[in-house]
Amino acid sequence: HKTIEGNGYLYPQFYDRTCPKAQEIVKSIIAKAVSRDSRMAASLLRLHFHDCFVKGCDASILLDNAGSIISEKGSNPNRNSVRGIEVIDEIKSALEQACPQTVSCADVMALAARDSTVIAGGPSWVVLLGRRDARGASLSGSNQNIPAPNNTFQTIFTKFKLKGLNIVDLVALSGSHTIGFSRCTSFRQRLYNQTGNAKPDFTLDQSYAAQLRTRCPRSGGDQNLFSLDPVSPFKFDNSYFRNLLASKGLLNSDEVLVTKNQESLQLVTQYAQNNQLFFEQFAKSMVKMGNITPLTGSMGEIRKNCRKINS
Ligand code: HEM
Ligand SMILES: [Ca+2]
Ligand SMILES: [Ca+2]
Repeated sequence: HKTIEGNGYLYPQFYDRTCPKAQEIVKSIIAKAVSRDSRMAASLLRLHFHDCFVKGCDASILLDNAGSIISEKGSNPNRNSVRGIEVIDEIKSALEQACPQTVSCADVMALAARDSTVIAGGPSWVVLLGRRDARGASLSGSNQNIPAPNNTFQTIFTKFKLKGLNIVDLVALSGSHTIGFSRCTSFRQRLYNQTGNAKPDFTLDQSYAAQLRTRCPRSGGDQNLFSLDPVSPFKFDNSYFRNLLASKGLLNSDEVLVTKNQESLQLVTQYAQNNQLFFEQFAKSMVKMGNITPLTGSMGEIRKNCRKINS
């Protein structure tokens, strides 16, 4: 049974014979996409995370509404927020030209996350391959399993543990917020009414908070964008961790890493001091995240179009 269903293992050489140019194709389209839109690296990194936390890294996030499928794109974490799907489409169509029905959409996202990190100046790692694509999506899983920015430290940590990830992974992977942007709506509560008593979050640097309020008012401006790391929003570095120690983490979920748990505070401090240590751990944790319950062997399928299941 196991051999028919696949042994569950991914390996780097999976496409070496069947699509030797696969990695080259992905990399060149990512380079083009990021040169058009420098935020794209961040958006593609996040896409892989939002896929892997829902039913595993199986490209469930890419499916559009159709028949009995209710797209994950409409979930709270994804709606008006998830980006980069057109780039995955562009890569997939180039791959279909080169090697029809060979490279899964789930693997494309894993490669895109790595290449995006590298292009932004972050670490590289060897991407394990051989994931297959789901024949369904889970809107409820997307709403429940992906941590929300106003979740408590415990809730966020529990959501990571449910995916087999530990506190080291949580802190290192949160370092992704060294690039990319957040909408006002994702952190407004901190600026005006943190605990329901009409007071701001006093663990947020008050001059930074005042600056944020100018473009993130009490009401309106929901979609206004703010860099998660204002020091170097397009550079993948450890500046995110230094911001946290200066009480300048943008999201509540960033801030709790330094205020609610000793072990995570210690990790933040280490990564703030040692970029190399952060890079090495980030790479390891990305491989671990990419290994969340993949479909392998004859499970699932290789989609022709990442937005829909094969008919
Ligand atoms: C620890 C729990 C996490 C929470 C609560 C969280 C939450 C968020 C939120 C609220 C945003 C802004 C979305 C918006 O307003 O449109 C965001 C952006 C982002 N997140 Fe996270 N995140 C977490 C972990 C991660 C992880 C593990 C990764 C990647 C491995 C990641 C990568 C990103 C990136 C790169 C962006 C910027 C995306 C862009 O500019 O398009 N996040 N995150
Ligand atoms: Ca998924
Ligand atoms: Ca940065």
